[in-house]
Amino acid sequence: MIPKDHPRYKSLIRRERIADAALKGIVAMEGVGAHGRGEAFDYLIGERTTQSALLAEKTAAALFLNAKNPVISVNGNTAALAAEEIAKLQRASGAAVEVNLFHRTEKRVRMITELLEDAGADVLKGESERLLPLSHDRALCLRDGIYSCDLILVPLEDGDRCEALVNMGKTVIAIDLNPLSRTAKTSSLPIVDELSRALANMTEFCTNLKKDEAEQLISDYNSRSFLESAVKDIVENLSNALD
Ligand SMILES: Nc1ncnc2c1ncn2[C@@H]1O[C@H](COP(=O)(O)OP(=O)(O)OP(=O)(O)O)[C@@H](O)[C@H]1O
Ligand SMILES: CC(C)(COP(=O)(O)O)[C@@H](O)C(=O)O
Ligand code: BAL
Repeated sequence: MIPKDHPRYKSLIRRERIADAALKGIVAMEGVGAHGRGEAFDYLIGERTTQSALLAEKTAAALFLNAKNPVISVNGNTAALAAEEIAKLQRASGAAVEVNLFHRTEKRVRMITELLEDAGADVLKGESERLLPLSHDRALCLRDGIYSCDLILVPLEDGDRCEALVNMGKTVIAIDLNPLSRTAKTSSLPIVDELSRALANMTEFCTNLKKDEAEQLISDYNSRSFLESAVKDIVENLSNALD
């Protein structure tokens, strides 16, 4: 039982969700480690959405609304932490949702699909094919889903797949607390923020963004500037950390 007045309540609740989901097999054991890595970076950026990340989330919403076939790719950690937020973003953006896993088993795909549907998401189903040029199971996807989309959101992504999707000409939006990861560096638009915060902000922007502002955001954005701002925020936080 985590008391609501605990100073790290939100972080502890997320950790409990990951632990519970790992025990059920929804989160891969390796995903527990990835979660810890994310938490460390959240500490470094101050456990808040920075101004730069908020602009990236607004830009991501503009790209979603401008896309013809947007897809939200969901792995075990994302489902465990943010199934409801994924469902809300789907409703606000009109995107399809597809499960895509690094440590893939058909049982995990079924459990994660069920978790997302229970949260109100409409999840693509069908016969996955090895359609991406990758040597691991993230290559497996749906022909009418990830394979044919023009824009894909990849929270907590694998850098190999991110690079392959970009090379296929897709707009790849990453959510990754580590601005130094391969995913953050190779994505079309890196959102350096915590998953649940980022999804909630994107949903809000998808709902309220005006067309002319969306067009301006799409024409102005520069992916590297978001990484530079994230690193600058981390350096600033570290230099004041012991004050
Ligand atoms: N809740 C979260 N919100 C945002 N990012 C997260 C969260 N949990 C973990 N991450 C980040 O997700 C990434 C996914 O984990 P993974 O093990 O694939 O990292 P990686 O192998 O370093 O990434 P890459 O393959 O891009 O180099 C990590 O960079 C981690 O910091
Ligand atoms: C470890 C993890 C972040 C989660 O594993 P899974 O749910 O099997 O995709 C994985 O996606 C990765 O790319 O590193
Ligand atoms: N992203 C999958 C394995 C790793 O790069 O950590």
